[in-house]
Amino acid sequence: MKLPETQVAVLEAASADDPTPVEQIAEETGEQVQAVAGAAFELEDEGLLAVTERTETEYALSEEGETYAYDGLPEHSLWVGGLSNDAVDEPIELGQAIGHGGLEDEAVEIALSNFARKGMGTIDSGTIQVDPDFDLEGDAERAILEVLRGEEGELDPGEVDEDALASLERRGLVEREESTVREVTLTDEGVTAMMEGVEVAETVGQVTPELLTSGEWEEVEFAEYNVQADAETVHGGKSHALREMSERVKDVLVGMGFEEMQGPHVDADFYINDCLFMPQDHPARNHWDRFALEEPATIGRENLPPDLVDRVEAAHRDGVGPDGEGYHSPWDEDFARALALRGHTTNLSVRHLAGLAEGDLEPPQRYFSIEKAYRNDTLDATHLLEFFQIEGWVMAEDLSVRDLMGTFTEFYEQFGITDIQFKPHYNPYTEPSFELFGRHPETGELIEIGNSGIFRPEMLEPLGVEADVMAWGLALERLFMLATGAEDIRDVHGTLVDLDFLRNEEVVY
Ligand SMILES: N[C@@H](Cc1ccccc1)C(=O)O
Repeated sequence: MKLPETQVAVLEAASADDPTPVEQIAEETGEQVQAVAGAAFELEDEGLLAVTERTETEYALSEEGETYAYDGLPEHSLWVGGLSNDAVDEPIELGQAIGHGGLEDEAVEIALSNFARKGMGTIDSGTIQVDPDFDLEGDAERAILEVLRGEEGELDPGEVDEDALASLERRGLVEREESTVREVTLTDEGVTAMMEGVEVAETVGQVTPELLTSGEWEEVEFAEYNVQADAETVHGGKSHALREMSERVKDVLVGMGFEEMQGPHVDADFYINDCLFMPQDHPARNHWDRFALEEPATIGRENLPPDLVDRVEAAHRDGVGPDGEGYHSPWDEDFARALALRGHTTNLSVRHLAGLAEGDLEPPQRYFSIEKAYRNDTLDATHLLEFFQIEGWVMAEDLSVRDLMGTFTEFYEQFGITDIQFKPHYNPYTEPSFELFGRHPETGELIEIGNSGIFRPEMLEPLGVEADVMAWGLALERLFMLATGAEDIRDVHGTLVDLDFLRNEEVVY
């Protein structure tokens, strides 16, 4: 007969005459108790083994019981203390007996009640008369405590005084513990099998079609799984940490009452710059940091709304209002029609402000976008050629710098960022303007996290907006760095990403 290894070991360790506890077999065979029990039940199914269960009761001293087992029971101490020096049958002061007996605190109470219960003498109006014939040695409670105190502290169930044991349990000196003991005995069939010879079946790691069709699977032993063994890490797909950050930002902004705006990545300079009251000779406009388009390089004249073009041109030349200044410099519509990858997402704000204004814009309004902006920067730990800008604006009557700062404080707090600083700045399209800085949690350095301000009338009037508008562009990557402690943005996106970082980065906000 072929059987799994553990079953063979159990059969060999079992006997036909004496029931053997499973624990003992485990110890002899070096198997786990669980494995031996499992094998025993399988062998029982095969009829080779009988498994019996019985409850075993064990007694042990409690902490208090242990003290009395060594120092004597309090009532015994009282009895000894109550023995008068002179005449054995004379009562003595109770206080004296307690003192002699070395009894203190709650032991006094315990001694008195048990002294009375066991009839060790009489206590009467402050005096105690011990019964000199009381047999301390013969006290069954004491005998039990002493057995349990010993090295082989096992009570022999046949010999033990049941009442005394029950009393000790009630007194909390002895604790009872019950356990189930499983024992195995070889059946006649088992004995026969052993005599005929039992072999260990080979171990199989995987079920194969052959094993199944041949029926051999019934004979073989399947290898056990070691669920604790190291396994190769499998990296499942997950959304990019920056994407998760962006989703979180969206949730926060929507929670703050903002609606999302979308718009073109490639746009006319008109929307990227001119509508923002950026002078056409502004360095950033023909600077190398702008990604111009080769084909098509411009859009047709018909693609820009003529009224808007006229109003923007007038603002550039002469400013707005009766005291308007403007730039008094030439303004060329062809220049405004040049196409480029947007260097900021403020073109979206412009388009939305202009479009909404046409539809009779009523404050308050709140809009945001989290979209890519493109700049021909020099790559370093904090700059990429493209980045995600968190653009946003609020239109309302009478906005102040306080509103702007309050909005940022509320926004960054959601990401646990409380140390933000504002630095006065200059943008052609906002007045006042502020750059925002945050402290990097790892390096402690202040890093720029955004730019903001209140749009100038020179920008808003041509768009047809009458209320105040505060606006900003924040870098998602910089927020990410502050929130996660990432030190180099190139680890996070671009061509040099650190896959390990991204795999292991749990973005917790
Ligand atoms: N466009 C600005 C951000 C900004 C938007 C709106 C108002 C003020 C500032 C930038 O890219 O830095």
